Amino acid sequence: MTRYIVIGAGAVGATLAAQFESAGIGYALVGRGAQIRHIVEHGLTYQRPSGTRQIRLNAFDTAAPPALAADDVLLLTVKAQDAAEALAFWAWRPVGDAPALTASRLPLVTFQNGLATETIALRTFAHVYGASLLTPARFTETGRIAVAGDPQVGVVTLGRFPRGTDETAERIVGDLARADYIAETSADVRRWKAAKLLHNVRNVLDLFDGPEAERTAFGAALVEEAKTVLEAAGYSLASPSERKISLANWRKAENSGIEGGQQSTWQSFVRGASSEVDYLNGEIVLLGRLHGIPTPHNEAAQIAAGLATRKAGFPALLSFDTLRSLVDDPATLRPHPPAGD
Ligand SMILES: NC(=O)C1=CN([C@@H]2O[C@H](COP(=O)(O)OP(=O)(O)OC[C@H]3O[C@@H](n4cnc5c(N)ncnc54)[C@H](OP(=O)(O)O)[C@@H]3O)[C@@H](O)[C@H]2O)C=CC1
Ligand SMILES: CC(C)(CO)C(=O)C(=O)O
Repeated sequence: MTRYIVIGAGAVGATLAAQFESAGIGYALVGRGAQIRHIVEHGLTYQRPSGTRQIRLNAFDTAAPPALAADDVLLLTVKAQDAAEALAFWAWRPVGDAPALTASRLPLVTFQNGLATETIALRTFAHVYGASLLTPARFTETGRIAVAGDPQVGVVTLGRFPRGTDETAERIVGDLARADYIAETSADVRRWKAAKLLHNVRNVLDLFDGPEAERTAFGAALVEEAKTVLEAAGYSLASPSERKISLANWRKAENSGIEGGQQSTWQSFVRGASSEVDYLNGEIVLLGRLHGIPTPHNEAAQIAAGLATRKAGFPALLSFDTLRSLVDDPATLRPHPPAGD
């Protein structure tokens, strides 16, 4: 029987573990630091629109991980900036008693926002499945996760990377559905990940305070640049109308532990954890540089967020003026020559 090894005990990983626990699906949650120590000792405080429960989870500290078995599937739920380190930790761990079987031969599912993790994973893992995940999940307090997806936890689109689907993908999607996710396979998951990035380039705006009109205009500029470079890079973006499953009855519940403006990027800043912005807006900047397309708004957002990570704590939202002055500063942001020039 499949057992899911969930790597990372934050908003996405602890939620998966709690859902597997409730659905009777085999899993082991492997995390680090104060969060996993708390979960091991006290369980997880798990807030859903239907109520808050204290759940005991099958949890392990990365310092003493569970032994792997041939039927295991790895679910990577660390942030993109932590993926390389986590993958290196797991790739060459032995599986069962087989002399040459290592974790790198087990299926690995990458839940990260952005486009970078799958390529990093494919260097060591032979069977990489990309997952595009929509879920309003919040982790800002040790030992507590709130998930506002209602009635299901979230929406997962999953397929082999770089393309295709297979029985393993179907099996994982089936288990996710049993665990109360709306889940479907896609033979071209990169298109879903690229389309989701159009949303996630706006996550950074949760760090800034300013007039709504300014936020809307800046957000539109971030998305426009993202569309331009993704198309230049050859991505055709998936459209919601391509879904095989309906999201008509799925929503983010009100008053369920997550306010507007508290998406995953904001959560990391509030926790004082490292920032994923280099893999969201930074992905757009990278593609712009590769294809000779200026991306001043994404670059400004990346710089402002990068500077904020250097300060201790995140006591207050940043000012939009910082962003505007960075966009207008020709010394910081110069158009890049087309690739090959
Ligand atoms: N939160 C959300 O609502 C959504 C998030 N996503 C995406 O899902 C991914 C995961 O995000 P999210 O769950 O919010 O992130 P979190 O920061 O909440 O959780 C990640 C956890 O992984 C831990 N971690 C980091 N490296 C390792 C490692 N090597 N071994 C074990 N644990 C490790 C982190 O520890 P530490 O505390 O020390 O940093 C943290 O506890 C991101 O790419 C995000 O963009 C997608 C959709 C929604
Ligand atoms: C789905 C969404 C937008 C949830 O807030 C997300 O991807 C994030 O928080 O990064």
